Amino acid sequence: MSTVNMSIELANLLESEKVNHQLSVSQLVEKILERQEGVLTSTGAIQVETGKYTGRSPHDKFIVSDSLTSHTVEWGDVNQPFSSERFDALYKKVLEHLKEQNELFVFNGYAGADDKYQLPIQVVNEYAWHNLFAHQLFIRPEDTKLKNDAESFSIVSAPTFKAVPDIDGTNSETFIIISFERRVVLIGGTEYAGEMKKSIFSVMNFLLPQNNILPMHCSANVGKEGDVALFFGLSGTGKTTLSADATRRLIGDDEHGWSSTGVFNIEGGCYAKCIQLSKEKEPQIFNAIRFGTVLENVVINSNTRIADYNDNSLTENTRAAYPIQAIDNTILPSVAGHPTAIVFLTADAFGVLPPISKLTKEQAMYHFLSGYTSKLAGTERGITAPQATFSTCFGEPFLPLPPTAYAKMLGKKIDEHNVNVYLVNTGWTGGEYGVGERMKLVYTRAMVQAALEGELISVDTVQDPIFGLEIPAHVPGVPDEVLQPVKAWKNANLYEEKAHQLAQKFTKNFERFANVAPEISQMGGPIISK
Ligand SMILES: Nc1ncnc2c1ncn2[C@@H]1O[C@H](COP(=O)(O)OP(=O)(O)OP(=O)(O)O)[C@@H](O)[C@H]1O
Ligand SMILES: O=C([O-])CC(=O)C(=O)O
Ligand SMILES: [Mn+2]
Repeated sequence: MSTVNMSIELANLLESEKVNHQLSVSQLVEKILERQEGVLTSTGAIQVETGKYTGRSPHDKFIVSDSLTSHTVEWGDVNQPFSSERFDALYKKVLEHLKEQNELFVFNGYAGADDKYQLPIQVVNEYAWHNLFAHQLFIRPEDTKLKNDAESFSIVSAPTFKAVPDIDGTNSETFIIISFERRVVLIGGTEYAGEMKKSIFSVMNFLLPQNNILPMHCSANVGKEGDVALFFGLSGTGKTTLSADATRRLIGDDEHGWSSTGVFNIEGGCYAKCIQLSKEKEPQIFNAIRFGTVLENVVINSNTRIADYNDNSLTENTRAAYPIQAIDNTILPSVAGHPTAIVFLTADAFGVLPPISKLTKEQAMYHFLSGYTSKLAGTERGITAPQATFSTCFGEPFLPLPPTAYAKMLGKKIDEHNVNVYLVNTGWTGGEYGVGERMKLVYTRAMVQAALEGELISVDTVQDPIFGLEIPAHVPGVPDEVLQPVKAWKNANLYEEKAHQLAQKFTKNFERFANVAPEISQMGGPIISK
C-alpha cells in the first residue's frame, strides 16, 4: 500500500457527510451531551470517564521504523519499532472502522506557538469529547485556511477499535503508533485523551531538533521584567501547579520549544492534575474548570453535579483540559525570550533531596540526564512502595532521539544565555513517604519565587553532604530547618542511610552515560555514594 493510497483513503473518509469539521466548543458540548459521552458539571465543564485506561500506556507505543527513523531513533523499550507493512495494514483497518461510525469529528490546528516553526495538525476523532480535548489542547487557528496542508500531521483516533496482537503486531488491544513517513499518529483501544497530546509532543521531539530547536518537557512563565522561567519535571512534580502563578504570566504548562530567539509553547491549552485540587491552594486552575473544560475521570455528584476533587475512586490521575486563555494571566501568542532561570522539579519520596538547591553547570547536566523522581505507591499498578525512577531529560517516554542529543543542546543554551539552574524537591520532607510529609506548597512557592526574583544568586549556602548541592541558608517565608534535609529529619542516622541509598541509585543509573559524559559524572553527581 503506497503513501498516496493511504492519504487518499483518509481524504475520502474526511469528505464524507458524516464528518463534523471544526465544530465550536458550544457545538461540541451539544454533541457530547446528545451522544451521552459525558455530563455537564455544576461549573459548566464536561465530565467524562475513560474506562480501563486512565493514564498513558507506554508499553503500547511504537514508532514505525522507516527511511526517516531507522538510523536516527534511539530504539529500545521506550521507542519500540513497528514495521511499515504492519502499520499500513492496521491503518487500513482503523479507517474502515471509522467509516462504519455514524459521525466523526475533525479538528485542524497547530502545534507550536511560534509561527516560524508551527506544525499543522489534523485530529480525526470517533468521540466528540476527544475532539473537544484536541480543540482545547492544541493551537486553534485564527483563520479558517490553514498553512502547509501537505506538511500536516494527522492523529487518527479510534478508541473503540481493539487490535489483535497476534494479527496486528501490537502489544495489546491498545496502540499508539507514530509514522513519520505517513505523517500519521494512529491511536486505538484507549480513551485516555492525554495520548493525543503526548504523541504530538513525541513528534515534535523528533522534528524540532532538525531546525536546531530544543523540545522540552517543561512548563514556562514570564515575570514583569520579561524574565522567563522554565520548570522541567516528570509527571506529578509540579510543572502545571507552579507555573500557574498570580505574579507571572503563563507561557505554557507542559511542552515547549527553545529556538534561537527564545521559548514558545507547543500547545494551546493545559492538562492539569485535579486530585485534591482546592480553590485556596491553586486558584487559577480551580477557576479554569468552567464551560469548555474537559474533566477526565473526576468523580461528580450524580445529582448536584459538583466535582469531588478528593475522590480517587476512578484514578489518582484525574485531569482537567482547558484552553490556555482559561488562565487569567497568560501571554498570547505563547512566545517569549530566552530563560533566565531553569528549575528542575523532582518529587523525592525518600525525602532526602533538599527542597531547593543551586546547581553548577556540571550538576545541571548531571540532573538533566538523570531525570530523577519517585513513583508513588498506588499511582501505578504493582507499585506498593516509593520507587526511584530516572527518566532522562525529565521526559524519556517522549524522546525519539538519544538523550545526549537533547542534553548537549540544553548545555549549550544554558552557557550561551547564562541561565541559573535550581533543583527543587516538591516531594517528601522529614522522612520518606509514609513517615514524613509532602513539602508544603506555600513553601515551594516561596522558594521558587525567591529563585526567580534572583534572590538566591548570591546568598550564603550550605553544601549538601551527600549530593554536593548548594543549599541556600535562608529563604524568605521558609523556616531554615526545612531547607536542610538532615535538620528536617528527627533521626539523622536514618536520614543518612536513606540519602546514601538514593545516591547509589543515581550513580548506578548514570553508568549508562558514564562514557559519553565522564566530566559530568565526576563533577555533577553525588559526592558520597558508598
Ligand atoms: N510542594 C508542592 N509543589 C508542587 N506541587 C505539589 C506540592 N505539594 C503537593 N503538590 C501537588 O502535586 C501535584 C503536582 O502536579 P502537576 O499537575 O503540577 O504536575 P505536572 O508536573 O504538571 O505533571 P504532568 O506532566 O503529569 O502534567 C498537584 O496535584 C499539586 O497540588
Ligand atoms: O502525558 C500525560 O498523560 C500526562 C503528562 O503530562 C505526563 O505524564 O507527563
Ligand atoms: Mn501538568
